[in-house]
Amino acid sequence: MLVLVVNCGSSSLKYQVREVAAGTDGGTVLTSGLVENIGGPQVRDHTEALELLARRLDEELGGRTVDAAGHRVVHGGERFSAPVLVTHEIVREIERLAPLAPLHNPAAVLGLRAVLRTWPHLPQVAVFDTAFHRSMPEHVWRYAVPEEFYERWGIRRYGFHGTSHDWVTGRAAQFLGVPREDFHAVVAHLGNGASVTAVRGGRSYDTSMGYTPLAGLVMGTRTGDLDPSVVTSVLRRDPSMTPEALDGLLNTASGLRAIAGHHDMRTVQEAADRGDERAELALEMAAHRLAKYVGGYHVAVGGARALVFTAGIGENAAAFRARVCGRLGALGVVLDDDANAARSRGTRRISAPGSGLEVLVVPTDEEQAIAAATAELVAGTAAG
Ligand SMILES: Nc1ncnc2c1ncn2[C@@H]1O[C@H](COP(=O)(O)OP(=O)(O)O)[C@@H](O)[C@H]1O
Ligand SMILES: CC(=O)OP(=O)(O)O
Ligand SMILES: [Mg+2]
Repeated sequence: MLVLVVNCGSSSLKYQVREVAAGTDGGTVLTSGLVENIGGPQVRDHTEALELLARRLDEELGGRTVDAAGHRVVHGGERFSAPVLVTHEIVREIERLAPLAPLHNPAAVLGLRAVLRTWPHLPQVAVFDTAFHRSMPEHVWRYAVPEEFYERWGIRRYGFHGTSHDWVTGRAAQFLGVPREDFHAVVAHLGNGASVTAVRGGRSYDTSMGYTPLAGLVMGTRTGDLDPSVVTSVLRRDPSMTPEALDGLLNTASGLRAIAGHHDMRTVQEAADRGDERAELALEMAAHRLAKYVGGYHVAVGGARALVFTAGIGENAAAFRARVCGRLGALGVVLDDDANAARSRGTRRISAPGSGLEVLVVPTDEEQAIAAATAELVAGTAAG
């Protein structure tokens, strides 16, 4: 089966076409690509990115057509705890959840609708970032707020990047030769959006994002954790400020961008290397926040075997990994500086022998995980 995987991130659209047999783990890649810097001068929005993608596929597949499409959908709310076949009703439901993931669900909806328009009979599957975190216990997913917040509005912690955290957990356990159900770890997915997950017995026990992907770590353009009084205080002080405008500021004008003036880790690191004090401050803030989470989650899982870095920053930004690990001396973490700096790809260990936690880099592959889930659901539906 040929599966087109569409991953609409906040600033990028990754796609792959994979040849997958049902029951296998995602098959092999026939073609893949990336549309970067969406929102920039070249590609204005996700609709334009998808038009570009359709043209590329015509050329790259040489006349072959895809059998199914699998989409990354960030917020599945309380309703979706596993992949689903997409209908117009499902798209509307994902759209209804858009306020909870304003950078993501609207992009996914554009992707789903564009595919429905281009290939109306193609089975489509939505795979949710929130699904992996459904294993969090209630004392972890609850907020200590009046009960009606949850009962009326579904306000609780959901967690995101689940497809990636799940995939990376499996790979890391395999790499270390630990049965997944015995594997305790802290997994840091550091991309434009970033989150860290406490993995206990191979499952998500806690994670840094919450009701929306705004919580937790200092990200490219998002605040991460914030005293909620900041929000009420700004709304009170500035009568022209609307909830929507403030939401926009916290999601797109904060994080590294607010402190360093740039949201992209490469640019921020280069500026810090040139002695830019704001860039240095931004990196210190991001590293401090992450190190605090690692310490907390090490305790939460009853002692982690490994700290795992993944996604754009986690896989590539050696200097940032070193900055974080340098703060973990209390956990006995010791990096192997050469292994950390090596420009290798693939799953690798970057801690020194005897380090308190083994530190790994595991490339994420959300596309492969989505392709596997899509093929399984579509084949199962055809058979049943
Ligand atoms: N070689 C590199 N060194 C440092 N940071 C990098 C490198 N390559 C990519 N990144 C960073 O990874 C981030 C994007 O990660 P990615 O996982 O692709 O994000 P998303 O999927 O959220 O769009 C950016 O901050 C980018 O600067
Ligand atoms: C949930 C989330 O933050 O996703 P991304 O990293 O793609 O922005
Ligand atoms: Mg991503």
